[in-house]
Amino acid sequence: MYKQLNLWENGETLEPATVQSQITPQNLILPDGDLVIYPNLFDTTESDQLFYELYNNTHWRQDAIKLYGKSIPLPRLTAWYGDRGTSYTYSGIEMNPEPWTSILLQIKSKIEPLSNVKFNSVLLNLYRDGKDGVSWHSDDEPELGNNTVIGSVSFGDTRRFMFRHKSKKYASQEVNLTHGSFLLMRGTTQQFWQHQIPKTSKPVKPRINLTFRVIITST
Ligand SMILES: O=C(O)CCC(=O)C(=O)O
Ligand SMILES: [Fe+2]
Repeated sequence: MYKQLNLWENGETLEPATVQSQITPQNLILPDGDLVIYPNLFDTTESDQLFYELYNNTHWRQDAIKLYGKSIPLPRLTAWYGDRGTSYTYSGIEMNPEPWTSILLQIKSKIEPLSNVKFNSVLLNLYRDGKDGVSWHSDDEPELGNNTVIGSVSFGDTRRFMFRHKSKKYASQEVNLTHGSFLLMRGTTQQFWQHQIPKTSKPVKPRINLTFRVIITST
């Protein structure tokens, strides 16, 4: 039902040729959306190292949502880091960020020049195997404001990232998010589109995803 993306066009870059393959963006032409992907922003060696560090040193937590009075564990582990004062309510769970670590700041500094924003928080997800996933949603919580920018970095096994337009059903698409990839979602993407990482019965190894966000703070 979902076709693999084939609508990429190469973007332009001003970087030296040596690093060009890593930072050449592929823009996705989508109605009412603005998605850009850098398939290999982090090379394999760097990605292996970052995966290992994040897997072992993140304060992963098992959160649960309340549904009809029952507590249901999320099918993934999560963690929240960021500037002080950027608390965030996610699926009814209030998250208070832990302070930035050097590794998170290292990743953040690599994606910020490509994103044209300063991110002040990051939500990490650990998909332990194919039974973990995230169901259809938009990242449109009020703390993010309109036209929010979300910078999504992936390490570990490849998973399918699917997105569907809220009313233009024919426009559904999907892309594989690979080890070391960077996906930038901006403009009206969250207003008009939903996304998910489906569970899979295929054997998959763990995957870590980091969604860097700009939380609007009152101070
Ligand atoms: O794991 C991913 O690529 C997506 C995660 C996500 O959509 C979220 O945390 O809001
Ligand atoms: Fe999301």
